[in-house]
Amino acid sequence: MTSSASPDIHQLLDQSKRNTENVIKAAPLGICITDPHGYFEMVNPAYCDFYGYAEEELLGQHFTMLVPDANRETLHDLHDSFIEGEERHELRQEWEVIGKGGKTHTIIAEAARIIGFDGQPRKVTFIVDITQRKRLEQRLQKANERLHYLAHHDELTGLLNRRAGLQRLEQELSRSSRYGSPLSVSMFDLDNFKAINDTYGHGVGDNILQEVTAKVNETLRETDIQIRLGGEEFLVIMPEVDAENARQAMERVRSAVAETTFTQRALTVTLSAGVAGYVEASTTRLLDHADKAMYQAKQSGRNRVVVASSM
Ligand SMILES: Nc1nc2c(ncn2[C@@H]2O[C@H](COP(=O)(O)OP(=O)(O)OP(=O)(O)O)[C@@H](O)[C@H]2O)c(=O)[nH]1
Repeated sequence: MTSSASPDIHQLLDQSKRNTENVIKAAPLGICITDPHGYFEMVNPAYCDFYGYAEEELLGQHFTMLVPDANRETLHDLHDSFIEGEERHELRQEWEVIGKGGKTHTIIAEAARIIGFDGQPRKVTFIVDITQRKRLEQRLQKANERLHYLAHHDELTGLLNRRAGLQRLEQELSRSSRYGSPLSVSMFDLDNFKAINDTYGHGVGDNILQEVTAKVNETLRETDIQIRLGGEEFLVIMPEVDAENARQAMERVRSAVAETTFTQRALTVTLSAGVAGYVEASTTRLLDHADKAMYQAKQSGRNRVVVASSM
């Protein structure tokens, strides 16, 4: 090995510099350098492509031109404090940004502080586009929320379904027994609903179920909870309400429903309700009492409210 055979160190340094430049140009992630005041000093092709601007449209501009109005001040301040600070790296963060033409994207940005040719600090920012991933995440989140909703609600009426409703009753019962506060439930069922379905069809029956649900909710208190147990059978949980007041509330519900006409056909429908006040911490017993009272309401002519304790 002779020194004359190896390339000159200056040549090597020059090659290394050019290689570095080429690597930055070829990098699949967007890279930019901003001066101490936040103006673009370098943008690589991936950065330009991502935002849809030509290099000359970005150089000399303030980086906040790519930031939505709402975040502009925050990011401006972050840039300044990073430049002035001691940290050499800025942690990865997710941001909303705006490309040419106003298109918004989500990026992950990570930054490093370097010292420029003039001895002043510069910020190098590396960005990765995660717009697609973000959209997918949002879609998944929506789908999960929908699944969660469907698992707990009845689709036709939007009420809590049987399973979620009974869980809620358990919670309300244990709260009642802990604080010794009253609690009542009412089970109600629409009268002769089969005849409505048979005469007007299932679709009309469905509409009536929806409209009756709305009427009942409108008549009850905000704190009362209406549940669809199944078919045309419902349950109302009335926290902090004793049996007599629950009877009065259900009497109001009964008459409101009986006096209303439903659907465009102006149909009438009545309900029979059983009311039971909380006696002991057992969901089954409470429901059993309310069910028996409802049965009695049906037996004694329908369109009425019967209280279990009065049986
Ligand atoms: N449209 C519609 N009908 C339903 C739904 N769920 C249950 N039903 C109907 O509700 C009717 C209930 O009938 P029954 O149990 O015989 O009671 P009923 O005719 O209301 O008579 P009583 O309860 O004794 O007053 C049946 O025709 C069911 O098909 C539903 O989601 N939509």
